[in-house]
Amino acid sequence: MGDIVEDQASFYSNAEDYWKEVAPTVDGMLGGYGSISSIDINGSKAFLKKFLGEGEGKTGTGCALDCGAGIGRITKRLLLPLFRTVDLVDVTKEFLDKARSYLGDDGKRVGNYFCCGLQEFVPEAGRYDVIWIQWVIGHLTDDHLVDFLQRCQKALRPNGLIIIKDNVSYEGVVPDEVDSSVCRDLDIVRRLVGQAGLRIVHEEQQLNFPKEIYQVHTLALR
Ligand SMILES: C[S@@+](CC[C@H](N)C(=O)[O-])C[C@H]1O[C@@H](n2cnc3c(N)ncnc32)[C@H](O)[C@@H]1O
Repeated sequence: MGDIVEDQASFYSNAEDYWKEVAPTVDGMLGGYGSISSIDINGSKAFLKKFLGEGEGKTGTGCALDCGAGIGRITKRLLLPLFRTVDLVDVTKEFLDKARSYLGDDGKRVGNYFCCGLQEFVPEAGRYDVIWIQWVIGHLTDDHLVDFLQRCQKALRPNGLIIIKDNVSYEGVVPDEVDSSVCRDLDIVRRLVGQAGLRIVHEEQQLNFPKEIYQVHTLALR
């Protein structure tokens, strides 16, 4: 990531410019792979349900945060059905504007729409049962990712969980010049999570995605 850190300002501004031009649709959120959204959501639901509930050590269902939420694809089909309140944060204002209509009636249970880059965002301490971070960590530098994860940890309620679901490369850091992001391998992601002082409590690979795309892994952290 050396070169990127040297030109951090354009790493972020190029990404912002890229996303501003993307259609505020499910297909836009998924780079043309809108058709995999249901498989993704169903996999996430099964993953998350392992942790939610009433008993000792279970994660509560009061409030979730959707990070890099876009138009709220995940909020609509995964988080609002499971949590009483959901907050969204994204750097692209146009997507959050779209979310207000896209989420429909259940959108009334959205607490906050935060228009902010995750590199600057400070989630409220002790507010969230689950912080969901999907397909966005590649837009943060290593240092910013570690710092953000540390702020997320402070923002958890007791038994809360941070979930990272993202593409992983076969080896090393693969830059994407088009959307100004990087794809890291799983060992690098695990190392950054460790640097943030977080423990991986569960990890799975998302199955049944098209063969030509990156492998997608889900990590539960606390
Ligand atoms: C691939 S889309 C994924 C959207 C959503 N997580 C989903 O899975 O449907 C990436 C999202 O990250 C947002 N994004 C890009 N850079 C960001 C940053 N630095 N901080 C917050 N959001 C960012 C984009 O605006 C876009 O909505």
